[in-house]
Amino acid sequence: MTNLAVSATDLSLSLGHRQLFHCEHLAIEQGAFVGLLGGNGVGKTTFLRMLLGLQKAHYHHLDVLGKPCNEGNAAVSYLPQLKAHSSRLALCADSLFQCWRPRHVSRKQWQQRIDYAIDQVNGLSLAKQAMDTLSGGEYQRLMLAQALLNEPKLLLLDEPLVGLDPNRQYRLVELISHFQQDLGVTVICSTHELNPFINHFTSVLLIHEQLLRQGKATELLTSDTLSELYHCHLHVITHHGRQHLIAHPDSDLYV
Ligand SMILES: Nc1ncnc2c1ncn2[C@@H]1O[C@H](COP(=O)(O)OP(=O)(O)OP(=O)(O)O)[C@@H](O)[C@H]1O
Repeated sequence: MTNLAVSATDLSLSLGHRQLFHCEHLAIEQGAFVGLLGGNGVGKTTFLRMLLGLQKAHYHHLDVLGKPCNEGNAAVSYLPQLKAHSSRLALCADSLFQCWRPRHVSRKQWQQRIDYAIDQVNGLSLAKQAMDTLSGGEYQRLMLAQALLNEPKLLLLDEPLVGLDPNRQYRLVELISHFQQDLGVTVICSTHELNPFINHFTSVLLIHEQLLRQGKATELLTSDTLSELYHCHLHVITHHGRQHLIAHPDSDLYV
């Protein structure tokens, strides 16, 4: 039995004639909280879609939760990037989630899962409100509940903090951290909002100059590595025992 949530060798991801990145060797341990980082357009969303079996890639092998990736896997959940059109849903979450009941799960069991997932995101008061009337942050919490319905072992999150105020950003990260630490869910999270996550990631995937690189958070979340990744001066500082990222965008050293 493998203890890897994702493993790959000689992996290349392209769109049309454009190569997004190559990676010799990838091994994400089960239970990890992985930050997926890189500038705009480097291929983070495409990488997550590949793990869902929605995007073709070239590889020697690519397994997700011990199964070939192209077969798909019901134990993988996905929270897509919030885009303006995502919220045009007149249904409330409670009704919407009931539409997604798998055939092998009874109505009663499914309702229990819905109640549990909504409770986990503290969304009880929102679940009967039409989705298209929710604020961005409320909508995002319920979409996170949706991602929990199938009791995932691997949770793929694409910029989950977009549109959230600072307080809700930190609260959502605590919630995701709870799924990872207490429920043992492996989390891979693409984000440009580093501060709320920087003390939680256990490992990091960096996409830079068409290479996908993996390392421990302590090794890669450094001032030098992040400055090179985003082409601007960034400083990782420690304050009251916690790390913080500070930007100096007016510097002319990285252009
Ligand atoms: N269906 C498609 N056809 C052609 N090009 C695409 C397609 N989908 C995405 N791309 C391009 O592939 C590149 C990678 O896109 P992707 O959405 O994976 O980037 P990203 O790293 O998630 O970016 P961001 O941080 O801006 O969300 C982008 O340049 C994008 O324009």
